[in-house]
Amino acid sequence: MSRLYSDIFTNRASTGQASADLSEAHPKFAVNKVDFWYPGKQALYNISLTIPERSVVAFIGPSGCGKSTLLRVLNRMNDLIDGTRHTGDVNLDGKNIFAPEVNLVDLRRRVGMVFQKSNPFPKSIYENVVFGPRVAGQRDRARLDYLVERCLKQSALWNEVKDRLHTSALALSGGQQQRLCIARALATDPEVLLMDEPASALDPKSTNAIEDLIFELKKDYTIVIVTHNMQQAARVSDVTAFFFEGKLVESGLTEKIFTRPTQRQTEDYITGRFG
Ligand SMILES: Nc1ncnc2c1ncn2[C@@H]1O[C@H](COP(=O)(O)OP(=O)(O)OP(=O)(O)O)[C@@H](O)[C@H]1O
Repeated sequence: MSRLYSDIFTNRASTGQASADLSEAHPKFAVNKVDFWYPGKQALYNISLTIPERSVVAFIGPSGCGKSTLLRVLNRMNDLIDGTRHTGDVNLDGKNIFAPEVNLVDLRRRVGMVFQKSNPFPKSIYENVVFGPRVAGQRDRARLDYLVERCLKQSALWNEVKDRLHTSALALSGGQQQRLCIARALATDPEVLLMDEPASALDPKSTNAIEDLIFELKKDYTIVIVTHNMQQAARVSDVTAFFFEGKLVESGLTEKIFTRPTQRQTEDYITGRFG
């Protein structure tokens, strides 16, 4: 089994992209004994997991195992669905995100989200990037210009679009639209980026660009990515968490999970024997 992924880890080591030592890392998120229910259906069972600051954590597992649900717990997006409930705690920088005093707008500013299907607004590239800051009341043109340049550079899109900032975002390619959505998410100065299969609708070249970008972004941000692509999880993440039927089967450093998992279910999944 190790041969399937060992090339990826050898390559990461030789290009300086091996997983960071996270033993001393600050726990950005600490998920503690979380159960979660949709109306009439329990989707998560007793999940405990730490997400180290400035790392990339991959959630993997077969369809319906609860990956996206847990992702949406982290910025309370599930609150938008009627009749959901949970038990357990989720701490962000040591503070419970379910505490009554938590401001949801602020939580979602700190914990931004990028979706599977890129969803730019039918506006110009510029207006897409400044959307969040404008809603938050930012009117200073020079500040908005600065944000557009900074975020498009961070999302590795600047060179491709700098001469057409005021043209429609919908004219961009799928891969460019996804990088624009990342730029839009960065414009509100988040601390964490949640990415739900951000490259699953993209061709290999655009997927590559997103993976390189994730690697760059983790220098400044904490990233949680849901992916069905095992090789992608092995390429980009530091920590991998494997879920099955709403339970966390195993989590740990990505290289260990992919080369020496402790659970049979994990091994079966990453070697393609099920799922
Ligand atoms: N809005 C919802 N209402 C009711 N049940 C839901 C809702 N969203 C998800 N579920 C159920 O919760 C369980 C977990 O779904 P979730 O989307 O978190 O899984 P997933 O691992 O992300 O799946 P996939 O890989 O297919 O995206 C599934 O059984 C799903 O049917």
